[in-house]
Amino acid sequence: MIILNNVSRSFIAEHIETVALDKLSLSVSQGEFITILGPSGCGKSSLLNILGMLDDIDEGSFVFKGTELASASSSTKAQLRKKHIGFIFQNFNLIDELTVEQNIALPLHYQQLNKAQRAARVEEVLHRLDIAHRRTHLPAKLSGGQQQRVAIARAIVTQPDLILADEPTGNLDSKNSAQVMEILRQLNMMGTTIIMVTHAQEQVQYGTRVVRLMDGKIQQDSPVSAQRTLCKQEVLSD
Ligand SMILES: Nc1ncnc2c1ncn2[C@@H]1O[C@H](COP(=O)(O)OP(=O)(O)OP(=O)(O)O)[C@@H](O)[C@H]1O
Repeated sequence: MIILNNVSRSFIAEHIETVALDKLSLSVSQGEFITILGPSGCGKSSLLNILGMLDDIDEGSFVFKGTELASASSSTKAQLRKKHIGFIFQNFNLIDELTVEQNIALPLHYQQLNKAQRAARVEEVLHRLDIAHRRTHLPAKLSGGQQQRVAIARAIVTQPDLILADEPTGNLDSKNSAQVMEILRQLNMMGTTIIMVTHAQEQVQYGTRVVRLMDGKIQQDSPVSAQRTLCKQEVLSD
């Protein structure tokens, strides 16, 4: 699905160059759930931004589903992004003035679906994430855990192949964090590829593979035991 080969990305600020990614190579197959760990500043967000086609590489090769992106146009990247990728952020990034269902419906405006198809998709994820009873609420009226469930609903309403999650539990308490991680695990079990950045070492157990970055390079890349021995939890209760 993804092949990064010798990818580098640097930033220059106040005449000082920072190498965020240093000749990094990484292949990701459909169906993996990769947890990316590493100390602050090691390049985790830079990597996720590149994978999400929100930023460009300086050097190397990035092939996404057979398309080389190093030389692709912005519109090609935008099309691939809208079709294949869902994003989940630490701060939820919901639009304050829109209701739960309006927030969830937003990405569908860029898809070729009619009104009835859009409504059906929104309905399906509202129920799947157990937020149907909050459909007319504004984000400010929701708890952090509920807001993140709305954000996940918005990320999956387009039925993406890949979810990129940047510290999705960074603003949640332990109960809501466990709910969100269980939702991600279930999405992965149903075939969605997930790449997640986290500071929470214990979340590695939800994934299939762990990648540890250090100074813009991969320091560790190892599978997580096939037996993901999580207890089944009541994950979607309020
Ligand atoms: N837009 C930018 N301009 C200048 N420097 C940047 C920019 N983005 C990232 N960097 C630098 O690149 C390096 C990697 O940053 P990145 O945000 O990818 O790290 P990170 O591992 O996600 O950190 P954290 O865990 O603190 O979020 C850091 O030294 C950072 O200061």
